[in-house]
Amino acid sequence: MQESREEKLNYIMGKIRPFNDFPSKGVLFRDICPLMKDHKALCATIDLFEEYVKQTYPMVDFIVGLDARGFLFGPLLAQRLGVGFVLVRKKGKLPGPTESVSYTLEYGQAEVEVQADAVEKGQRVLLIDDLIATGGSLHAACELMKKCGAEVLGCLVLIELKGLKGVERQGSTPVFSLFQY
Ligand SMILES: O=P(O)(O)OC[C@H]1O[C@H](OP(=O)(O)OP(=O)(O)O)[C@H](O)[C@@H]1O
Ligand SMILES: Nc1ncnc2[nH]cnc12
Ligand SMILES: [Mg+2]
Repeated sequence: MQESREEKLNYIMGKIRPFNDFPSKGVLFRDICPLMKDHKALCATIDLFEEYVKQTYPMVDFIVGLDARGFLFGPLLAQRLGVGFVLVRKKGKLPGPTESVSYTLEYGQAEVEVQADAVEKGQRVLLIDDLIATGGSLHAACELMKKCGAEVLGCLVLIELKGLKGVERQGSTPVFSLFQY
């Protein structure tokens, strides 16, 4: 029997495990490893993203995933949608000409990179990651895609940490999340 959206959400939620004080004191880490390990939860997760994207963005050209945990969901979703997958990587991992954007972390700087020929001007992309916290990573990746000439339709995440206001940081770019904590 086909499960409802609510049933899928409840099942997936049971596979997200909280860890206190990881990776540093005061952080409540949302661990998705049990979800990845469970075939039913993984399928349900991709089902829910697929359903949303087919209804909302049938014109999407590429799914763009963020290194590293965005790579867990992005290619599975892209395959379901019948589109390609583009990798946004942490600095220094991609060969050939690249474009990059640097951004500020709580302590220090970080940089994300994409291959310069990854997208063509005007191509429509959706970004995907496991989680949005402060929104710094997704914001930098969106800026990177715009720098390459892509049209950013929106962002997809499994988890939104509402208290950190990461969605507000994305300005007018819509962010779709399956769970909000
Ligand atoms: O909204 P933000 O404050 O930018 O935080 C969210 C990001 O932090 C984590 O990535 P991280 O780079 O820590 O680890 P990963 O390499 O395992 O994805 C998470 O996977 C998101 O990408
Ligand atoms: N609380 C959290 N849990 C899992 N991944 C994260 N990335 C940033 N904050 C996180
Ligand atoms: Mg990440």
